[in-house]
Amino acid sequence: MTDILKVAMPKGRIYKKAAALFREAGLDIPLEVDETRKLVISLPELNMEFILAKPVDVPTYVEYGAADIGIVGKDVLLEEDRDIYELLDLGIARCRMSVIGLPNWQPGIQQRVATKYPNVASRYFREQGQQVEVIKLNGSIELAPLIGLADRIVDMVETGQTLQENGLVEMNPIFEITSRLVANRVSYRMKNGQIQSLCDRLQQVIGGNVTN
Ligand SMILES: Nc1ncnc2c1ncn2[C@@H]1O[C@H](COP(=O)(O)OP(=O)(O)OP(=O)(O)O)[C@@H](O)[C@H]1O
Ligand SMILES: O=P(O)(O)OC[C@H]1O[C@H](OP(=O)(O)OP(=O)(O)O)[C@H](O)[C@@H]1O
Repeated sequence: MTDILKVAMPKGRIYKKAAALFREAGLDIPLEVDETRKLVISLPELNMEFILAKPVDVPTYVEYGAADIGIVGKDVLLEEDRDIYELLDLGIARCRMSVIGLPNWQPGIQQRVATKYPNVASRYFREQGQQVEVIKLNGSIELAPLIGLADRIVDMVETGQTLQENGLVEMNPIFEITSRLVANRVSYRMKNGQIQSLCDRLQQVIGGNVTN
């Protein structure tokens, strides 16, 4: 009898895409969880337990071993810098992290950048040799340049609709984002058979499934 494999799943926009992938790989997990307040889904027939976490917290659960593996956006991994293994690019929830501003933006003496990703933004501007003050926000980032909190923002662009509706322009794409399968370092050794077999099944599905 093998141990239960605990999987941290991000609630919200990634969940459904990740669940669809698991189902294609033959693991019959629920496709929708929006209706439920239940945070742990046990699937004894698969020897698995799914934990529904806030996306940004997934690496924390995995690093501490509360979950053996998890699914999380590359944006969160780059921001959080946790001591975990990145096993697989799942190719889902594709978007990009970009520098965004008003169309008439000119570099001023004091430059401010608002973002949900202060570590990523600070690193990027340091590498560019630009001195900026980074301001952390938790959502509606596009508001910042519109109302004069910041000159520019670093945020996610997917369809471009948010930028368009707020009269903003994408100035510099920084990197492409997709969701990744990550693992706790100890679990990866202790539950290697289970994790590897899941990776193989997912790999077979994403082999022929490149878009989100
Ligand atoms: N348009 C998008 N905007 C932001 N993130 C996106 C987008 N498309 C895909 N993603 C990916 O989805 C992940 C989760 O998105 P987000 O942080 O907005 O959480 P959420 O699904 O809205 O849930 P919550 O608001 O509870 O944190 C991001 O970390 C990113 O990898
Ligand atoms: O290019 P688009 O398709 O318009 O997607 C990009 C938008 O989606 C995200 O916001 P989210 O919906 O997570 O809301 P938030 O403002 O709470 O971060 C992101 O922060 C952008 O604002």
